Amino acid sequence: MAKDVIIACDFPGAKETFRFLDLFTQEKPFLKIGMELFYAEGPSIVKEIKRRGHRIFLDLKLHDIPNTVKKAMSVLARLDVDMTNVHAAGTIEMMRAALEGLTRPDGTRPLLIAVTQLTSTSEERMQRELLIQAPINDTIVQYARNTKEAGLDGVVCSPLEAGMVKEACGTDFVTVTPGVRFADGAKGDQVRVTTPARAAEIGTDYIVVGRPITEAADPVGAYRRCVKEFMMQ
Ligand SMILES: O=C(O)c1cc(=O)[nH]c(=O)n1[C@@H]1O[C@H](COP(=O)(O)O)[C@@H](O)[C@H]1O
Repeated sequence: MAKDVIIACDFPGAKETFRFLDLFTQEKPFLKIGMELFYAEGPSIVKEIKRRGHRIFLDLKLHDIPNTVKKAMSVLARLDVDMTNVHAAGTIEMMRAALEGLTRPDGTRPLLIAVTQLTSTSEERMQRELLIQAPINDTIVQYARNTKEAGLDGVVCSPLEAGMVKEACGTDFVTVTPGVRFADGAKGDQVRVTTPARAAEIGTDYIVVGRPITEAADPVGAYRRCVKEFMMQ
């Protein structure tokens, strides 16, 4: 399984994105395009970033009735990204529909992963606001099992949960993990966080890092620090 750092390109538009990407003269980082950038620029931003030679995780977190998700995924399949996602809370039936929609006529498709519990969700809020009374880790493992049963490739969770997900679903089951902060960094709206080095020790496949890189005074230096901490473990 590939192990890599994915930069979350949470920018308002193409101009800011390319100003950021132009800083990287030596590396071609794996990039995540999320809702903000995709809603601002549409499919053209995916094509342009792909043309520059980056691998792309298109993070649109689909969550709707199975038929709608299937049709939307068949449109996203044409963008030829490397990875995309849905919410596991949409149920096994919805995830199966997503997989069907994403699979091209020749049988190929991007990696498809499912968000378990957002890394900004605390156990306390989940129980009090969403009335889910189970411990949050049990819900993450259950969502991961559902994701596997639906035939997807893996899940999004915090690196803190990657070990238990692998134990439940196997080492080949991919874990893509945001909620990463340097030991001396601000958490912001994230709740379930850890450092790149600890994420590597726990055994996650990919870490997703946004603001600690994009808002750093030296973004390339911050990216290299992440790669060093995560890949050198
Ligand atoms: O699916 C995601 O990528 C995602 C899931 C999740 O549970 N938590 C989470 O933070 N993300 C995304 O990962 C990125 C994290 O960014 P930073 O908090 O700036 O490092 C954001 O683009 C989020 O949309």
